[in-house]
Amino acid sequence: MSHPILSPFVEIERADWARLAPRTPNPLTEAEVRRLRGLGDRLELREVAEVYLPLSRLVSLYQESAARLHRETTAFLGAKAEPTPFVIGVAGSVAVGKSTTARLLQELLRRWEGSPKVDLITTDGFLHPNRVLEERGLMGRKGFPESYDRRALLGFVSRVKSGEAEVRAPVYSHLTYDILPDDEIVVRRPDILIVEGLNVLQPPPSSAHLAVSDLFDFSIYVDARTSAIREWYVERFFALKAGAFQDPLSYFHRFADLTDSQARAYAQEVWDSINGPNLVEHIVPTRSRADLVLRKAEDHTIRSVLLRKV
Ligand SMILES: Nc1ncnc2c1ncn2[C@@H]1O[C@H](COP(=O)(O)OP(=O)(O)O)[C@@H](O)[C@H]1O
Ligand SMILES: CC(C)(COP(=O)(O)O)[C@@H](O)C(=O)NCCC(=O)O
Repeated sequence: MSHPILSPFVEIERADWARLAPRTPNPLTEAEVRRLRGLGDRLELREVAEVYLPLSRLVSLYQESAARLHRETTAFLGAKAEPTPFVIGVAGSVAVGKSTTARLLQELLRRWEGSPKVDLITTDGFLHPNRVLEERGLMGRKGFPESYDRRALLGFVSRVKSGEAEVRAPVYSHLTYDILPDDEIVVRRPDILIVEGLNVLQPPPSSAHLAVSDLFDFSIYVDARTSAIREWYVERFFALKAGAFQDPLSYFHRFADLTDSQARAYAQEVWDSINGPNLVEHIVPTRSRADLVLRKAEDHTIRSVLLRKV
């Protein structure tokens, strides 16, 4: 007799999750929510109150518990407790809305007791520069695990986690479609570090190696049906065509004047040859490694929350 594989998660429907909303007033204004909302996302104040406030409360519970365990363990060992940053991973497909989730979480966590310092980095800064991707024949594989300098990303997060005073990360530009050679982000001993990117939940290449996910204290996977994400990607391409691509400095400026049907065909082609295969082959298989999954409906709202059984 075959046994069904047990899910590692309990699924909490949206209405039940919303009931967990702490009785604190929504700390964000309409204007702040608009600023945090990514292109194509339809984030509303109600979504913040019903989904993200309980989420940020849950994350801060995990953080308090990790800090307590750290303090008690170091006291047990007779060592001096140096607080270490709590590291949160946010994973999911291109165009699923990871950056909105990560920015919102950053703002909400900053507003919890003690006003923790919350920094956010995106893993696109650790993509190899186009020059290297071209040399390796990887320009059509941007976002696949091999397109990143995974060792540098792991080194960065390890150094932040070990409490280094200043740790620097490279910066990627969607405008130039490349790493900015003269730019960097400096992270200075945050209480919480959010690491957002497609591949942050990848397992290590072998059991002898570490992956960045080994350093996460909590991880979130933003999920939706692949067909819905493909449509969101195409819609966003249209919004970018009317906006960012109009800038003559944009790498995509040449697409600014495509007709609607040419633009749709081009966006679908990029999805079907790069982002779709990456989602199916590399990103979806990491979903079960997350501590929490936010499952979105076709209209971008969160339909349910899956929480790892503790
Ligand atoms: N070609 C582009 N030009 C300008 N901005 C872009 C471009 N592609 C994506 N972006 C922006 O980059 C951010 C990250 O996008 P993405 O990696 O697809 O993650 P997600 O949609 O899950 O946040 C989004 O805010 C998106 O609007
Ligand atoms: C820059 C990205 C790889 C995302 O990187 P992330 O920050 O998630 O590591 C992605 O948004 C991207 O540009 N993919 C290339 C294919 C495309 O243009 O959609």
